[in-house]
Amino acid sequence: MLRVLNANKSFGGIKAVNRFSMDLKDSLITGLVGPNGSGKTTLFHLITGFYEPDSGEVYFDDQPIHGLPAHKISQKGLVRNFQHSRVLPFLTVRDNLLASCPHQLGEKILPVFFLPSKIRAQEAKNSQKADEVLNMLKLDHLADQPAGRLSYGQQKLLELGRVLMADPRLILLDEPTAGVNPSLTRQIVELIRELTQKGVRFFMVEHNMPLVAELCPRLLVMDAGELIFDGSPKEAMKDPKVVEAYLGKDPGAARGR
Ligand SMILES: Nc1ncnc2c1ncn2[C@@H]1O[C@H](COP(=O)(O)OP(=O)(O)OP(=O)(O)O)[C@@H](O)[C@H]1O
Repeated sequence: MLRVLNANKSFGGIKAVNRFSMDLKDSLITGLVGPNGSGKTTLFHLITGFYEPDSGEVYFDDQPIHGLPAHKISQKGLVRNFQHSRVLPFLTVRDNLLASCPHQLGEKILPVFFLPSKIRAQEAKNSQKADEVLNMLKLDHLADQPAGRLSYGQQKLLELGRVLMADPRLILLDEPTAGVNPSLTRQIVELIRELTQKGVRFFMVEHNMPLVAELCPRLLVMDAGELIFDGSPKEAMKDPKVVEAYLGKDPGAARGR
């Protein structure tokens, strides 16, 4: 589904992503972990068109997407959230969802005059979709509240809802449960599982290892911009390269500190 071939991205002398290749194939939920600064967010930026790779290729459903702008990539069904929530605090929860709908005819001048019935039909469809997403998020009762009044965890949930409005097939999630309380974390986990049943695939950065072990049958580990491990979370815990990336060359000494 998503393939990255020998991708590179440097900032000055820092190789943030270094000769990185991976193939998600049809994995339902793939985790991505690595120490701070190992290049996870930069890789997400490269895949979703927020950065152009210095070199290398990215394919989604066998179509090249490297070099495409972010909105073109999301139109193909590859959509992401952000590490820090980007909900629009003064808009209501429902309007946050509606504002995320792609290709809104009503935003253009000519269709407003010449295609009013088409615009009405599209608005009705978007509104129905927003209702479905509100229901999935269990945020129906807060639909008319300004998003800024939601708790941090609810805002992260709404952020995921905004992603869902684009009818994604693959979602890149950057720390979806960071800073979220345990019961909302459970809700996000259940939502991710429910969405996989509907055919949505996930590639997610998550620092909470027990959660990664629970959710992700497959785990990729990055260190210094490179892919150093691809396998199950259980195997990762025992892999010498992974242990070294997290604890340094002398894990015994590091544990003792
Ligand atoms: N826009 C930028 N300009 C300069 N350096 C950058 C930029 N973005 C990232 N870097 C550097 O690239 C490296 C990889 O950063 P990145 O944010 O991708 O890592 P990360 O694994 O997502 O880290 P974290 O887990 O802390 O979010 C780091 O050394 C970082 O300082």
